[in-house]
Formats: sequence, structure tokens, C-alpha cells
Amino acid sequence: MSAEKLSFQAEVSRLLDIVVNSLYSEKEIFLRELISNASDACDKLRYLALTEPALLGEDAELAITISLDKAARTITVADNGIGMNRDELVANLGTIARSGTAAFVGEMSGDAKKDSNLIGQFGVGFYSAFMVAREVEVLTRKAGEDAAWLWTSDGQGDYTVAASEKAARGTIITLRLRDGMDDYLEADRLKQIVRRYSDHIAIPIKFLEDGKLETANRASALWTRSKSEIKPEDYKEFYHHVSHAFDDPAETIHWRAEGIIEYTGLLFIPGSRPFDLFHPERKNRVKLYVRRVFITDDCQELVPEYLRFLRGVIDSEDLPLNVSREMLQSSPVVQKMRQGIVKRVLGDLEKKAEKDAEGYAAFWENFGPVLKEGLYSEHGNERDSLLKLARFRSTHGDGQGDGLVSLADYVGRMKEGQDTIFYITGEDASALLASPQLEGFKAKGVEVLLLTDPIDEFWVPAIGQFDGKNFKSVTRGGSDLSKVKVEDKPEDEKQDEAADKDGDIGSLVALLKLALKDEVKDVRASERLTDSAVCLVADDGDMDMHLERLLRQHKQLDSAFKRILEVNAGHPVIRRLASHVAAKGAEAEIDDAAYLLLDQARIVEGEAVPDPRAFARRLSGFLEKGLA
Ligand SMILES: Nc1ncnc2c1ncn2[C@@H]1O[C@H](COP(=O)(O)OP(=O)(O)OP(=O)(O)O)[C@@H](O)[C@H]1O
Repeated sequence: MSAEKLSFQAEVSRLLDIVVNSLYSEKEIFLRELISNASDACDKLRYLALTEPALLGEDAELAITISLDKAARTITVADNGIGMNRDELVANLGTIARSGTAAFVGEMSGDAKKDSNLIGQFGVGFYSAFMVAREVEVLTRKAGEDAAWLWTSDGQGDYTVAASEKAARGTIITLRLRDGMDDYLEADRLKQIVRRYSDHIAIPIKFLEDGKLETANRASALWTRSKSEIKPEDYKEFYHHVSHAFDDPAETIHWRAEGIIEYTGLLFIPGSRPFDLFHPERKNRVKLYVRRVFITDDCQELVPEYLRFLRGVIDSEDLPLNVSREMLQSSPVVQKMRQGIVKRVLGDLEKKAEKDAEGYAAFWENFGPVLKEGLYSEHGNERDSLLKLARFRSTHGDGQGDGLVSLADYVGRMKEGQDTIFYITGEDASALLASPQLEGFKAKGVEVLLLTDPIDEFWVPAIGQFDGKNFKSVTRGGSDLSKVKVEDKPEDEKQDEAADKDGDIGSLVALLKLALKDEVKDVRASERLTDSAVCLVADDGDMDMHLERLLRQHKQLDSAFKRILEVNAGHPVIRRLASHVAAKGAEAEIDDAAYLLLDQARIVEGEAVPDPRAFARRLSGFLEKGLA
């Protein structure tokens, strides 16, 4: 059968472009990637052979073999793992099946530096071979099948697949090196790379030199070694292998649980946020082993969703080797391990938060929004631990929302008479800081949490309270500010308040209500405004305004809640309007003023003005009068 010519998926072509133009300064990592794949292929075979021993047959010693041919300028990496059939070959080495790939590739800018950072999070795996090779050949035969296939490509957009011959199962990858890559034709250099990057691989990596085989790594699973023997670089390289990521781990958690159930955990918190963390299909990929045999990287019961950024290995001593997927789903051993993992990881995070505020803040920036999902989904102690770990921007400190505060910090700073934890939700902290609803709180020195993750709209109502204090949005209901005592209030503020009480605000509010009829739920004099003339708030029991916008953006809601318009009795415009009304009673222009005030409040809230023409007409009318 002749060779079939196929094109790479567009995303692969783009990745290859970047890879070939060599964004990585360390080209040598190509070997790490190929060895990593070969070791995964051996793990997969060993697992299948538990139930189908014939797959291993005579050839039961799984190994990776590296050899060189200086004259032909080739390196080969061979394994006797699971191998691939034709369809798998085309799917695995011609496309990227991972969810979110298209969006990810779309983000690449063509700017070499930025793209290399992005690719670092994504991992190019097999394709990194093209950094050093002008042509790559993959000869493979799937375990249990007779047919072998040869995949060939120069990484320029196409590849070919042809039926071929191979005596035994497994995969042989041959790289024809580019000019200038002669370095990699030295056996010592390759051995050094293997030692650097792959010493922790549990499968023997052998060098074939002058007809002799020499094992170049220790071939013992890293997590089984004692911690004192393991160097930080070993952990780092194991992280690269197990996560297929290029960044470095921010946290390494290695422990052995002994007692009713026994297992070893070696888990990593990535140093950067994986590109697909919020993709709906993103799953936890912690690898489950049973007594050193890889079982699966798709056991969702092992790690809660809100820790889906964890990478690494859990190796159980108690599960049976032939454990099935169904068994895993209902296994009390898995449940116990999950509890242990959660306790360990959250405990370590708590220690980090105490000892290394800066490092913890960096962790929180990356993974806080995911951890907060647990505030919503979990209960009891797990939720309590998460509440301790949660950090927020707030109006405390420099007032720029830069620092992170905990709920305990907040409660510790509450003012006399304050019995509520105040918050505001929105897209970004700096926009929130400019919200009119915050003015009164700032003026009274009452701290407000600035919540900017979509999940905040859900966990806050789900929890309702922290330390016996209710949460309350400053954009909703009565502001409760009058209860808060303020020590030294400037004289002019007191005068303002006195003036308001005696003033004509009552009749103005009544007239505004009349003018706006069904446009608003109510009009009220505000406690929370100090600088702005007006703002909108949600009635207690109605949907939060930010949540409503969020849901409407996602087409989850088409009706709109009516809001309350609050007016600032101390603001010059409102005062003038109030005395105007007192002197002249209701006039047509009150209607226009009412709508202008309402539209202004909408604009500040980031909402569209429903009738822009009417808005422009009214505004021009008032300008004209003002200029006359
Ligand atoms: N030596 C091999 N034996 C069997 N299958 C292999 C081998 N090398 C690669 N594959 C298959 O090709 C797929 C793609 O490999 P590739 O290195 O591009 O990505 P990956 O290892 O899945 O993930 P990442 O891109 O994060 O490294 C693998 O998931 C595996 O199924």
C-alpha cells in the first residue's frame, strides 16, 4: 500500500511554526518529551496487561531504548509500550484533541516572547522533536495487533502514513537532525540530558552504544524514594513529566499516609494558571497508581473539582490492581484518600498563607477563583478551611484594592455598631472602587470587599454568614450605614445632614417617583452617597445588579428587575432641584430632570440607556437653559 498524504490540523501547523522557529532556548527538552510519552505508553500497556496478560507476552520487561547513528545523523527513541494503530496515529500526531485548543491558538499573537510563555502552559509534547529534527519518523505497532504503520513528516504542514513492518509492538521514533544540532549526536550529551530530565522515570531508559545496552536512569518511581534523597530538581522534572507542562511547580506536596488506608501522594500546584482551567471540560488529571502500576488519570472521585489544578500522583497500597472504573466511583478507599488529599493540600496552603504572604498571594491570583468554587460546592469543615484560605481585595489600606485581606482580617476591623460584612461585586476592582454606592462607606471608613470573580455571586448567598456576621451587598436594600458609629465627624457633614432633614427632599422624592412611574421600583433619599447625585440599588430580595448583568450577557435571563433610585440630599443638583420644587411645585421639567438622573445612574452602573435619543434631547434642553 502506498503512503497516504495528510495535512496537519490548522492548530498543529501553527504550533509547529512556533516550535520550529525555536522559541525555546533549551532545545534539549525534546528528549524529555519523547521519553515522557514513551513512559506513558509503557504505563498504559502495563495497566491493560493486568486483565489481558497476552498483550505483554514474552516481552514483559518494559523499557525505553535510545540510540545514535552519527553517520546517518539520527537519534532514535524506542519503547515496547502500547503503540498506536493507524487511526490513533492520525488522531494523536496530526491533531490536538485537547479541549480549548482552538481558543488557545487564537490567543497566540505572533510575538515570539508572549507566545513562548503561552506554549509553556500548553506543552507541545511530541511536536518539540521538530526543534532539532528536519524530519521525524514514527514506526509503531499497537499491542495485540499485527499491522504496523510509518508516520513521516518534515513538520511543514503535511505528513504521510503508510503500512509498514515491525517485528514487535511499541513505537520507534527516529529524528533526522537539522544542521547545527551535532551536539545531540554525542552519547555523553544525551546521557546527561536523560539524567537531568528523566532520572525519576520508573521505566529503565537504556542506551545502545557499540552493541551494548547501558541503563542511564535509576528507574525507580520518584514518589517511592525517601524525601531526603530527592533533590528539588528531581521534583521539578517529575512535575514536567507528570503534568506535561513547562512551567515550574509553585508547591510540591509529598507525603505518605499510613494507618487505616495507606497511600503515597506526590502532588504539585503549578506555578502558572493552566490555559484551560475554566474550560467546562477541564478535569482533574491526578494520576492514580496502585502499588506502582499506573491505573488512570481520569478518576474524578479522587480530587474535588475545586482542586482541579493539582497535578501529580497518588499511589494506593489498598486498592486491588484490577480495580474497574465502576469500583473507583463507589470505593470507600478512594473516598478516604480524597479526604486525606483535601486535608493535606488545604493544610499546606494554610501554612503557606501564614509563612509566605507574597507566595500565597501569587497562588491566590492563579487559583483563588477555582478554590472559591469549593465555598459553594462543599460544606462543613471543608468549607470552613476554604473560608480561612480565601482572600479578597477590599477598600482597606491604600484604598486602591491592591492588598489581599482575609475574612478574619475584615471582621477584626469592623467598626462599632457594624454587624455586617459589606461587599460589592463586579468585573474589576478599579471600576468597583469608583462605584457611587461605595461613597458613604468610604466616608465612614467602613471596609467593603471587592468581589470580582463570577463565582462570588453564588458562594456568598450560599454561605450567608461568616463568624456570625451576615454578608450584604452595598448595592442592595438599605445601606445599614446609620448603625455604624463614627468617632469624629466633620462639622460641615453634620450641618449637611441637618439641612437635609429640614429640607424639601421629601417632596422632591415624591415627585420623582411620580415622574418615573414604572421605570423604577422606588425612589429614596440615600445614606450611601456622598459625592454622586444618584445611584441605583437592588431591593432586598431582588437579584443583585451585577449578577443580573452577568446572566443577561450569557443569555440566561431576559427579564429585568426594577431598581431603586437613590438620591443624595446633600448634592448641589438635588438641593437645587428640591428648592425649585418647593418654590414652583411640579413642572414639566421635573420629568426631564427625573429621567436624566435615572439615565445618569444607569450609565455609571455600566448599563445601557434605553432611549438614547430622549436622553440627548433632555440633556441638550438643560444645557441650553444653563447657557442662556
Ligand atoms: N511513544 C508513544 N507511544 C504511544 N503513543 C504515543 C507515543 N508518543 C505519543 N503518543 C500518543 O500521542 C499523543 C500526543 O502526544 P503529545 O506529546 O503531542 O501530547 P501529550 O503527551 O498527550 O500531551 P502534551 O501535549 O501535554 O505533552 C499522546 O497522548 C499519545 O496518545
